[in-house]
Amino acid sequence: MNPLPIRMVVAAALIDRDGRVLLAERPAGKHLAGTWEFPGGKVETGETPEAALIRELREELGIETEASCLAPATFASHAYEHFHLVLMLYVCRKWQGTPHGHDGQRLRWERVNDLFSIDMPPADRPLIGTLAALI
Ligand SMILES: Nc1nc2c([nH]c(=O)n2[C@@H]2O[C@H](COP(=O)(O)OP(=O)(O)OP(=O)(O)O)[C@@H](O)[C@H]2O)c(=O)[nH]1
Repeated sequence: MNPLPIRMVVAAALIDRDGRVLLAERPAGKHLAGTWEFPGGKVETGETPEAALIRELREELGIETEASCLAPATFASHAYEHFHLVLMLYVCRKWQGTPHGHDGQRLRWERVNDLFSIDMPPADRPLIGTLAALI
């Protein structure tokens, strides 16, 4: 039996009109602080992944989207020291509003091929190749 608690997380690769992807910096004091992640967060009990992602994008970035704009892209299954992460990554090209880091986190738009050289969480690295092939 796997001894680690499972953490279900949803995240979005938001793609702008120039084909760039939005990354958010993980805040100081948090797990993997300073790395650049796809915006998202934990799925709460009883919540669908899509509802969780819509909620997280609203809370974190102040943007609105809907389930029909979230295309499942790929996922990661990664053992961190204290939990096992299942990270579901969606591609989203359509939303309302301009993303702002609502908790003060820095944001950056990057070309997908440049993600390989950015300090992202270890679980994310295997996702980049698949994402690059999709967009
Ligand atoms: N949103 C997001 N989280 C990721 C990515 N990659 C990755 O390993 N994670 C991990 O997935 C977890 C996301 O949970 P979270 O954002 O809700 O939780 P948190 O650590 O910020 O803190 P919290 O427990 O205070 O809410 C974190 O442990 C984070 O390190 C990613 O690309 N996006």
